[in-house]
Amino acid sequence: MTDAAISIQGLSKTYKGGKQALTDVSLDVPRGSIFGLLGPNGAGKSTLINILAGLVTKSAGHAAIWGFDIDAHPRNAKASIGIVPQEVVFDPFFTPFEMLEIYAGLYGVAKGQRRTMELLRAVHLEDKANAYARTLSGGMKRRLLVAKALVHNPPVLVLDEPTAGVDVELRQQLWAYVRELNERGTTVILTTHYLEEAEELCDRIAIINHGRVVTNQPTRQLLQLAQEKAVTVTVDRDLTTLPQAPCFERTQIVGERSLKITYSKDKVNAGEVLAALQDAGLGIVDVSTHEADLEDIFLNLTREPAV
Ligand SMILES: Nc1ncnc2c1ncn2[C@@H]1O[C@H](COP(=O)(O)OP(=O)(O)OP(=O)(O)O)[C@@H](O)[C@H]1O
Repeated sequence: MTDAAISIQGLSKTYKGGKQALTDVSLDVPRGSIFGLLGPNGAGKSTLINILAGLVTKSAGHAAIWGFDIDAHPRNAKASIGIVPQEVVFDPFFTPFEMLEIYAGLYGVAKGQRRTMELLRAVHLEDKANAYARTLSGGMKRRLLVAKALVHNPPVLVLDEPTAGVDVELRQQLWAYVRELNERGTTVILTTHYLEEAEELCDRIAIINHGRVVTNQPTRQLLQLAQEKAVTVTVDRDLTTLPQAPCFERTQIVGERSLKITYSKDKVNAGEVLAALQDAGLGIVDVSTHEADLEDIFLNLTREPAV
């Protein structure tokens, strides 16, 4: 038994019809963290979240939420997680107040323990408590979904693509609230396509692609990969072998007379890389440099074709 907020081991899912959406996924979400689950469209993020939510049945593997195995203790597992879904769907004739009360009731939260007004205040909807849901703006509806996911005070909150179609101001408000919740002890899992978003908020990032985990590491460590810089050099002769030097991290022939050399910008600079090339006997005709950013790392890690 781990003390992770969420512990997933060997999780696989094959849908009816044969689509394998997850293959042998194992990962732990540390308690108290803001954990980013990243991946391109169709990577398997929603499948993973839906298995945790009890909406999709897994084909193999184990998962536990707050220490409760989802098979052995499904009620406790469900009570430990709140999910803010991608889709905004509401009954338009309920007010935000009524909606939160109904959900609290469904989760078995006793009347005296409900925090309906507190939650509405937290998501800046107290003045809309008694308005029909259909009169709320898109942003307000999204904030109401966050409140709805929190009615049973779960230790783990999952935000599934929370900022799709959300404007900058609302996004900042949402993030401020997510940070506040996290500081008060809630573990947060955020699924997104956007590295920038994950980079800003998450202390750890896992990337999945074609249903497999391709990386899972602290954000700081992942960002270090962005320390890589590349220089593309055109030289004065045809290249038959790759030149070597200790300061080259990787070398790749990209044309008859051009080479791409990747180096770590915290160890050497472009001048030293070019000097090493000249030492190897190559005359330099042209040079261009390229800075790797997180988007490149993401592409590199997710470029593997499906198997
Ligand atoms: N009910 C289903 N039946 C069959 N295949 C499905 C079903 N749900 C999802 N899939 C397939 O499983 C794969 C993973 O889908 P999933 O929705 O988990 O990806 P995702 O990472 O959440 O994508 P997105 O970011 O677009 O929401 C996709 O190829 C998808 O088409």
